[in-house]
Amino acid sequence: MFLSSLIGVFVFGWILYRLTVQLLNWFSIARKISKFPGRKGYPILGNTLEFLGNPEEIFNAVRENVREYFSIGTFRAWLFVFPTIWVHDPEDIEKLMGGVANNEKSILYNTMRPWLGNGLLTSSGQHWHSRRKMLTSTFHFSILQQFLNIFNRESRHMVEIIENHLNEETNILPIVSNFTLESICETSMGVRLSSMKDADEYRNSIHDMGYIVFDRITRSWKLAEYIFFFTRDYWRQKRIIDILHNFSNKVIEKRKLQSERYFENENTNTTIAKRKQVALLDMLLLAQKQGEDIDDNGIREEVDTFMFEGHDTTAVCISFTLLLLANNQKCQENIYEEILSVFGEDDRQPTNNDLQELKYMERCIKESLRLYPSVPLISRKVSEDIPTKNGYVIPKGCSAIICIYDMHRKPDLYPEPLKFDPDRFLQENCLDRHPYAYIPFSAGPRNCIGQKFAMMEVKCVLTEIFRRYVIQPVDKIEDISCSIDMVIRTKNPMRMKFIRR
Ligand code: HEM
Repeated sequence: MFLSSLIGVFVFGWILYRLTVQLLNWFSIARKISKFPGRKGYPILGNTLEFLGNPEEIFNAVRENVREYFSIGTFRAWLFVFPTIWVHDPEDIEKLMGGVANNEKSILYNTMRPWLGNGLLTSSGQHWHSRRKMLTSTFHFSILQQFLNIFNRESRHMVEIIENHLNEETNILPIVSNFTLESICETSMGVRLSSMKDADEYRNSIHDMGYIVFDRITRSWKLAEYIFFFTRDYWRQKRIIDILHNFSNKVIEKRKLQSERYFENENTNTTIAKRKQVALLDMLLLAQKQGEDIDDNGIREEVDTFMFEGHDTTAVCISFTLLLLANNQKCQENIYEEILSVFGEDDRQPTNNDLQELKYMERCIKESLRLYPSVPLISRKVSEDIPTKNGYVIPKGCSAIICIYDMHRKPDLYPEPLKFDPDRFLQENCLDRHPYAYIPFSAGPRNCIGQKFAMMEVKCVLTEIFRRYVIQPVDKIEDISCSIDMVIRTKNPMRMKFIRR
């Protein structure tokens, strides 16, 4: 009896101690971030109400906030009780992301953990480091080379769909999204989504999960797990995640059985290389077989992470590039000329060497990602005090939000920022630019592991489109209103007309 009371007192005391430490820490951060400029918030809710509304209103609210503090480079906002500093100056961003010190993701990424677990996007510390090392080899050039067949086949399939919409107003995003989802599913898991009977349920669940994640970030009281637990979305999320995990588990099990046969040979590397169609999943299974620190759960986390990071990001990049080129006929013609110079009249599918030569096209993609970076905001947990260029100190313990979209439109970094000008990315024009002034794929050690993959995929699809069609605009680019969920979007459908050359 005495012993159990003693344990009870000890446990209670320990909890009280932890709560006090956390509270004192919170007050200390609150005091420090109050020195930053920022709009006045409400008690407890902070600035949350400013970021409520439909996705277009939220997008605009963020813009208004950032513009107000453009010249300072940073400002503070309270998302419910969570302190955040928003950063849009390349020097400050470099301090944040240049090394490994702040490579832990902020509380906003907790919303993705139920689905992605401790996958590459959401993990931190040593776990992230060893996974990153392992996964970097799965994105090796020779593996990407194999994916080219898939990109080429799916690009051809996509233009067959466009053929059914010639000369009419076409909303491009759903067509492109299908293309990128098919491509990422086959390259990461080795299966054709369209051939699976539960494909629609899986596709819809990815979409629904994105909605819940975004909703939790904007209604930031739902970031607190103990509040989210009492919402309807918590239970909805549980059902969605069951569907997503069951799908990946099923595919992984099937692939594992097939792979056993390939692994029988001692020299598994050679066997993998000889395999007709390699998937990122095969590389992870091989790593597991070779004793790397990854179990079945870890493999699923990474496959889910590729599915999440690798389809919407690329789909909006392709769609915005088409929209911008529809509005810039001269650039479109330059791309066509370049395609002719590489392929002539030949309709053959691009090789990697061909893609390397499409340098003007690459500049157009880069300029499109400057104006419409697929991921307009990213975030980090700050692990050490960071002095900013303008004399403030971002305190350890708060979340930093990196405003990629707004930085890419700063006139001091990009004169006439709204003008679509691919030549900004000519080598000679990049020399004087700060290395952190252009970061559509993030930057530093935690940059996007899939950027070469993405560039290859985008170039394949643009080649197939522009060698066949001229794209005419339906809406002027200046009339397009953006909105946001997990990626940047447009308020209205992204309409354009495809005319056969
Ligand atoms: C145009 C296409 C893409 C863009 C603009 C893009 C952008 C980004 C950005 C901004 C990040 C940093 C995210 C953060 O810190 O929160 C990121 C990370 C990541 N991306 Fe991409 N991405 C693209 C395509 C892809 C593709 C195709 C894949 C996979 C095949 C991929 C896989 C990843 C992964 C796994 C991470 C996490 C890396 C880490 O934390 O170590 N991305 N991407």
